[in-house]
Amino acid sequence: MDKNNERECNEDLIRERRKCNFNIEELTNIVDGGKARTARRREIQRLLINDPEFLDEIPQDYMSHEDRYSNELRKSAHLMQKLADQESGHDIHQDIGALTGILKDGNPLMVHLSMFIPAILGQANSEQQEKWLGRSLRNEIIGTYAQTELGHGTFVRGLETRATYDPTVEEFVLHTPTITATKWWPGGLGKTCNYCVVMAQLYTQGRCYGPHPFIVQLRDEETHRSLPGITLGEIGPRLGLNSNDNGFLKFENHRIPRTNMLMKHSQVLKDGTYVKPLHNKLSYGTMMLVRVGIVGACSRSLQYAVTIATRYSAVRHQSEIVPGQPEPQILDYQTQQYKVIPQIASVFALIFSARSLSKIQSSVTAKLKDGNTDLLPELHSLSSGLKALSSSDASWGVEVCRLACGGHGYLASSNLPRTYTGTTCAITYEGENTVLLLQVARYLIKSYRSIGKETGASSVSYLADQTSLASSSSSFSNKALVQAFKLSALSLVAEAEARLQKLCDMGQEFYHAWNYCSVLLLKCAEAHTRYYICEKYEQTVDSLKASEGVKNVLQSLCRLYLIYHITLTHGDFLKCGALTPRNIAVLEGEMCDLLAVLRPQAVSIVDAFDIPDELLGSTLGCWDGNVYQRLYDEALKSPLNKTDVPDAYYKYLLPLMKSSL
Ligand SMILES: CCCCCCCCCC/C=C\CCCCCCCC(=O)SCCNC(=O)CCNC(=O)[C@H](O)C(C)(C)COP(=O)(O)OP(=O)(O)OC[C@H]1O[C@@H](n2cnc3c(N)ncnc32)[C@H](O)[C@@H]1OP(=O)(O)O
Ligand SMILES: Cc1cc2nc3c(=O)[nH]c(=O)nc-3n(C[C@H](O)[C@H](O)[C@H](O)COP(=O)(O)OP(=O)(O)OC[C@H]3O[C@@H](n4cnc5c(N)ncnc54)[C@H](O)[C@@H]3O)c2cc1C
Repeated sequence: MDKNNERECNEDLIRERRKCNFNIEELTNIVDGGKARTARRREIQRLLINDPEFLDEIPQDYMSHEDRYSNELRKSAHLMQKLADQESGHDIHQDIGALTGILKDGNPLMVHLSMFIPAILGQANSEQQEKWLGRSLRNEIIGTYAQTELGHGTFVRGLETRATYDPTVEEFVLHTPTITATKWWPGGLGKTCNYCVVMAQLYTQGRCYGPHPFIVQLRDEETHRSLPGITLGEIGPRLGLNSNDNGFLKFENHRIPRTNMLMKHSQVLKDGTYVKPLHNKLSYGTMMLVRVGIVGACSRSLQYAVTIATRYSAVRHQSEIVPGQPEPQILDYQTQQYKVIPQIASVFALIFSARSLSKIQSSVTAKLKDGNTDLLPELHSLSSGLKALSSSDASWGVEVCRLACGGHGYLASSNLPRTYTGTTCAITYEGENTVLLLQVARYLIKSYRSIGKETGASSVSYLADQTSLASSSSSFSNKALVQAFKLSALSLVAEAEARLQKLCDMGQEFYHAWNYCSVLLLKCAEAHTRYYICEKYEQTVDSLKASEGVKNVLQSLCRLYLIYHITLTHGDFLKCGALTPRNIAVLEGEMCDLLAVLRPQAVSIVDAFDIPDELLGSTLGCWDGNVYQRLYDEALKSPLNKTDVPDAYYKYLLPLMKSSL
């Protein structure tokens, strides 16, 4: 699509784009993280879009389960080949975002890229990396991360798969003792992978040392047949991501060499002696790494959904505002703006928090290299909280965008249903959100109770600022609103801690008291993480070196985000005195003003996300706004339209209709 050719474009969209009062390319660079990144992303996307191998012969929704898998595997393999052919030697993980949309319903190689390789990097010692890293990066071996079992996903300590060390032959014996110990869910495990990292309970010298990672060959490298002692398969259709061949796996006393235990952090020596790690949760490192990546992935899903909903809302006309006047664009309804524009604001909140989290992760990783694990709990808490809020915000945001598109949003060809199923899975995988938020709460209560002790953990340092509990501000600057978030989080933590203490004082065991307070604890964790997101949003926009136009747009989006979230949880702000009922009413009024200010810029802001039509894959969201023709053309692709009268008519309907004669 030639974006300079207005003749092919819907007139509403032309008018919307003429209202733009900021530099779109500059905003695109901010979204990508710099000019060079924009250029790189575009180069990759061009490479993919111009390659006919990525086209589907028929829409995936009309394919069988096997054909879907086979078709996506074909494209995934081609994608890996293509990226490997690139001479720049770039880090593929830096560019993972550029690939969004090229594969339509899950990528059978995704867990190889996002977990198997990172597990080798993070858990294997140098000799082991020498053996497996190069081969996995060159895709000579394809792996997955097999942790979850039928009986346990959340409670990693409850895993039942055993790895028992046999010092006589220096081997581990992997065994699945019960049906509930069957590995269940790993992406690509069913049919694609020939290797995997298995999390199993380590037994040596008669003692259990808890879950540890082991690398295991699953299939013969020549025939791809599963090895003796290993039972493998696919778990069946899911809500979405149906090309991912999520699998099951059982071991029958399957032996692997001692050196297949990933030994960067803990070891089992030849005689069976266990050498413990610097920190006993280092074996959970792969999960933490991926949680960080998920925050960025969620922002991308939301960019897709909000691009579709905004463009469609500009093209679609319905009903009337002024009686008797022409039907307005639905984007002119304030309620429609309230659906769509806060989701645009949310995209930037997620982008900026993802970047901040990534920086923290790099510095914690650097410290870990020097044997310093002090900030691991801080990273665990932040990555858990942000993974949880980003996945639930993005999933809800995508669903709101679908609802904003009315009936057409329910059509597969809008690409909103698939965007939703591809996002909501992140609420569950890589640590179910409630469970992760309770981990954040645990950290908050612990930090609150150790006020005064210097831990170096900056995300919770505000908990020591008890004076702010007494002072509510009457100013409404963005900074003041962020302070209100801080006050609300602090006050919820103080309340939860007091409630826990009271129950314990009354004789309850701490863990019962914890369960009894867990709804409140969940709120604490959400409020704390929301405060973190708001603070990063405000600071990033405030310190941004940008043109006035771009800065104004981002300031308005940031303010909208702050006010929107205050109004969603206003009870918490009132309860702690951070804001008065009058303040809330004023802010609600201002939110509507902001919607009106941002409305004329909405199409241009989503244009700045710069998602090519071929990747957006939506009849409703295309750049030219030619929605109705596209909907009609897509409908014609239904196999039911191949004949006027389907066979099923003769088989079932005709007998029914004639049976009463
Ligand atoms: C160069 C390569 C870069 C590549 C990057 C790629 C990124 C790309 C992103 C792409 C995006 C999307 C693709 C994603 C595809 C993913 C598919 C899905 C894969 C999976 O789902 S894998 C399975 C995931 N499973 C889980 O997450 C299980 C969740 N459960 C847990 O994590 C744990 O069981 C727990 C809930 C944390 C509890 O653990 P445990 O019972 O052992 O601990 P306690 O509650 O008793 O707490 C004890 C103590 O330990 C602290 N702690 C717990 N975890 C950690 C940790 N990870 N780090 C540090 N500390 C931890 C806890 O806070 C307690 O501390 P305290 O005693 O209070 O001081
Ligand atoms: C699409 C998809 C892909 C996946 N890919 C992989 C993969 O590649 N590798 C892999 O190993 N796994 C994978 N998984 C599994 C995933 O990691 C688990 O499903 C997830 O960790 C949740 O665990 P669970 O299913 O046991 O849920 P459960 O823990 O049984 O959760 C059920 C309910 O119980 C609640 N609950 C559980 N424990 C607590 C608690 N302590 N406190 C309060 N409430 C609690 C939860 O909040 C939830 O409401 C995948 C899952 C999905 C959906």
